[in-house]
Amino acid sequence: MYILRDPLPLPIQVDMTQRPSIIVAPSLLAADFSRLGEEMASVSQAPWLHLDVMDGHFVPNISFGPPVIAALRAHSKAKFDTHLMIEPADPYLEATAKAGADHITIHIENAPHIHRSLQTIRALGCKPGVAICPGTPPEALSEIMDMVDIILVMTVNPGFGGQKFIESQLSKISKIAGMIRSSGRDIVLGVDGGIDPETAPRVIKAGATMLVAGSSIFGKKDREAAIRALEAVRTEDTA
Ligand SMILES: O=C(CO)[C@H](O)[C@H](O)COP(=O)(O)O
Repeated sequence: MYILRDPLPLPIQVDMTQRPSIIVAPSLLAADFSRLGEEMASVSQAPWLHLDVMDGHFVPNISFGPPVIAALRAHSKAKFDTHLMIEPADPYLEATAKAGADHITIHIENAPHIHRSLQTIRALGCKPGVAICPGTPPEALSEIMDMVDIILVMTVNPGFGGQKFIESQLSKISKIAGMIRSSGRDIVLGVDGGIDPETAPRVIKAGATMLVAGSSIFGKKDREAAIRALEAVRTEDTA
């Protein structure tokens, strides 16, 4: 026989009018590569650091890979939010995890066995994420909603920093936010590309909860202020 010693916990009251706090992830792609350590330190207040791995094949640019991530790992407390824009990605999942990634995001467009790839990422001890390019419909995500912790909507065509935000992605963000609500899962909805204090209120209003920002942070002298400005975005400013 069980004796109930403590009162039953009351259901947690969630204020649905309050928006979730916004995670800002500075993208190191926009940093000065000749001073990566100092550049990373200049954004140390941000909880996540976005690391773009590019191969010159899946995307038309080459950036850095696991050796650079490993070199940076000991100098930052931020969650390393790794975005693999490489094809194939599977052979590099283990090296990316071992280099110190906390999250590994792969692309839905180049993962023929994405179910297995996401399982592998979780088995490696990382949070699995999926990125979706501007030309891919949101429905492509429907079969993996139970497997991902992060969805990253590309609001530019991946490959380069400093591009113009693609407006048509706003409705996709809203649709994916709805899919996340229906899933009942705690999935971070990130946006990546052309995010600045002008576009941020609109993506947040559409449902984004994480902002990857390169140029609008590293392009500023005062990075702390640039991060604060994004964190403090008010969606009413979109009216
Ligand atoms: O993934 C990326 C490009 O493929 C970058 O993270 C993204 O473009 C951020 O740069 P910016 O804020 O300058 O647009």
